[in-house]
Amino acid sequence: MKDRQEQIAQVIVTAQQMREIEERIFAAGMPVVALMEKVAGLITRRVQDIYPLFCQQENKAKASSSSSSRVGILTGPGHNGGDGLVVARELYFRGYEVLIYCPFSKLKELTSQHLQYARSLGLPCYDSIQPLQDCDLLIDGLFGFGLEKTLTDPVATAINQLNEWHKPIISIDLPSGLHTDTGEVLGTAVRATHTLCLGLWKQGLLQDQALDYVGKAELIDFDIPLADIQAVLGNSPSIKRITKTTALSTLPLPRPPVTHKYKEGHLLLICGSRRYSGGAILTGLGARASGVGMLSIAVPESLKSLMVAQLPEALIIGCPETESGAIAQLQLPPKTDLSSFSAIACGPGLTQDASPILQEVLDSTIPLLLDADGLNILAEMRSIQTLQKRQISTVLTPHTGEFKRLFPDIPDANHDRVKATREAAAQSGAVVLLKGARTVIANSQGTVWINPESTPALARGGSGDVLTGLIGGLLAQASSKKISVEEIVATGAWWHSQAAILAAQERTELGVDAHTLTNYLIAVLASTSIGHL
Ligand SMILES: NC(=O)C1=CN([C@@H]2O[C@H](COP(=O)(O)OP(=O)(O)OC[C@H]3O[C@@H](n4cnc5c(N)ncnc54)[C@H](O)[C@@H]3O)[C@@H](O)[C@H]2O)[C@H](O)CC1
Ligand SMILES: [K+]
Repeated sequence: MKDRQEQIAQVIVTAQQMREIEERIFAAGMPVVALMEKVAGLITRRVQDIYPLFCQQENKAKASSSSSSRVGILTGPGHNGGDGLVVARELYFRGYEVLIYCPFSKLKELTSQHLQYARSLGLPCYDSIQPLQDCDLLIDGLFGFGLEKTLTDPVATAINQLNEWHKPIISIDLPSGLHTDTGEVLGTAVRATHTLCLGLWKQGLLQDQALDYVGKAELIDFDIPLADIQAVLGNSPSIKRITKTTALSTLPLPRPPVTHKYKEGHLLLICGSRRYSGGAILTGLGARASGVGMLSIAVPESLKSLMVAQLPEALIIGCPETESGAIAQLQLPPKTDLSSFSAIACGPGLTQDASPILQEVLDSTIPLLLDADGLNILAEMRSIQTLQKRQISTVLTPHTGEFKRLFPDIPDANHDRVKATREAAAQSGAVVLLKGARTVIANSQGTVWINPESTPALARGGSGDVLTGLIGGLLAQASSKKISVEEIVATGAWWHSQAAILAAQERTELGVDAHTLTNYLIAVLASTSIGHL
């Protein structure tokens, strides 16, 4: 069971893929009506778990804040509406008071039959939303993955009205109004408290622009045969949801009983300037947390003593600096050159005055991560195509602004972040990590990973520097451990956000400064099973 659960948890589908999977199930003989009954039965049980019946005759004090007795069912014209009506019927039989809102006259056959039966049971059905205003809970069965176009009135106005009520809303499959694949709001959308995603994770639920509407998302597994999923998606789905299992499985843990510091990777960080010395420290702390065996940090000479004090275990390399206090040239210790390291991470705090060093870094023959000013200098050099010539992995970790400067011809990365990141990876030949509330990673073969959980606590200066150091350290370890670069990048993104989530739980979302975050990187691992391997 665990294995199935894990496999399902990693899959992300588009509306078209979900349709094809469901068509295989029906073609194999599963009646549509039976599947709807099964699915809606699972939804009903979850609704009762989340919002147990508040029985009027019982002592009011017993009712928890999430108890409910009067439930409003928002019913659409398709099978999402059909799901909602089956839930309506079942909640009614379990003692809930149920009201139905359905502004549509033309319904799919199955949906129409369920509405007819609900009416025969005496459930009131309204074509205006007003009568549902004093419900304790709303269940959104307006639209699921069949939504095709922008919502219009009357349903659009009704959604805007019910959103103003700030009531608990459970959305079936997707919050109605969200584009299934991009998460874009098509006119308007239900602001759900919970989203019960049916069968497989819909891509739109994992997009930044959807997050204000999705609420707490969970998957309702309705036993889709793995064979049907593989038949439609192929053996390695092109879009994967990063899970704890996949992330932990790519960490360089456990370590072999016999090893030494040079076998655990040697990372060279190139970062910092007199103006941004903090970025160098945070990047170094992120790298330290990765467990990398050896850490060298090239900074302008004037930062050397500060860095030694902050990171005594690192080899600090003081480089000649420009007037403005940026690295003027890389001056490595005698008998070493860039190929002496197992990975390079370059960029945080550099300022663009350090631009002369970038070509040398790009010409290196080891895995390279570019972030922050490393990306801005690359954008200035207009040399995305030169990355294609690199024979070894390059990782780019832009936020949206840096992305736009690097890939000016890729349309608005906020609209479809998956498509934009995939396109950037194809153009550059690099592994591209586009930071966001749902960070997206893509490789040049078109495979995409989405990090499904994060926290707004990360929206502060320095978080990105920590990520650079962490992923740089993992890259340095990965090369000797035959772990794919993109998977180690996905793991770094997952690790970074999980540390922030734990920190926010313990210190609130205001309490996760970048330095604190570096302390939670190890804490969060220690709190998982792997920490005790
Ligand atoms: N396929 C199944 O048996 C199961 C599906 N599940 C649920 O059903 C929906 C998908 O059902 P579908 O009927 O394909 O689409 P929707 O319910 O999302 O309904 C959309 C419906 O409305 C029409 N429409 C599209 N856009 C608009 C618009 N802007 N304004 C008005 N009307 C619009 C369109 O023609 C469709 O007919 C899925 O999400 C699940 O909830 C079951 O759970 C499993 C079995
Ligand atoms: K819905």
